[in-house]
Amino acid sequence: MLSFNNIKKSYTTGDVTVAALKGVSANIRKGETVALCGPSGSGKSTLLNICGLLDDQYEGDIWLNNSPIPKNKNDLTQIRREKLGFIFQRYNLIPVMSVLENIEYPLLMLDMNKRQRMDQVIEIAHKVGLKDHISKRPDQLSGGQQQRVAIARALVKRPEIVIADEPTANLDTSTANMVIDLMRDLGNDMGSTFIVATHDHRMTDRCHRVLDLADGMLQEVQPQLDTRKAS
Ligand SMILES: Nc1ncnc2c1ncn2[C@@H]1O[C@H](COP(=O)(O)OP(=O)(O)OP(=O)(O)O)[C@@H](O)[C@H]1O
Repeated sequence: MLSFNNIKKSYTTGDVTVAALKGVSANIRKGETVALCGPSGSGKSTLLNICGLLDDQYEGDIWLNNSPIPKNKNDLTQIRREKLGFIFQRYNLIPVMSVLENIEYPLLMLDMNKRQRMDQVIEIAHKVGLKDHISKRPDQLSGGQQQRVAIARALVKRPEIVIADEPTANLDTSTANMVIDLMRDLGNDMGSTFIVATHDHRMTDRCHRVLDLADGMLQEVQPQLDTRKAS
């Protein structure tokens, strides 16, 4: 579904060049939840930005549903709007908008009328357990509720791929577990593929696959849960 092949990316500052990705490849199947792990500076954000079509300055190719992803900004923006959703560590909700308006926001860029937008907003608000909170502002919600709004906002357009950057880093354990289960259930339900940069074992334990980045190179490791089951 999403394949990336021999991706390389360097950053140059003055005379110093850092090779952030040194040729990474993977095939990610539809509906998989994939954790992207690795120590600080190993290249997670760099790879997430490339997979999220936020960066077109790299070597190698990306394929989505067997079609090559073009490397020009207009095409990338279009594909991103239609097919990708994003979840961030700090939720990134718009403080002056209600829950309903925050969730609706990505749909405003698509060709949909108000009625169609509201149908999808209400459906996803219901699925994430927020239908009684849709008129509230983000600052009237707990951290876990705010992350659920962010998940609803990422999923409302039924994206093929959801890119998440440390989505549980600010949450306590029980809220984090709830958020992880919600992401996984919604992913299964809607067939969305999740690529999640995380240091959080609560998250990697629940993912289908774990890809580990070290010094710009990628290797697949067994999820902790499978290892425990096997032992
Ligand atoms: N804009 C930039 N300019 C120069 N170097 C950069 C830039 N962005 C990242 N780097 C370097 O590229 C390497 C990979 O960085 P990246 O942010 O992708 O790592 P990361 O695994 O996401 O780290 P963290 O977990 O700390 O966010 C690091 O050595 C970093 O210093």
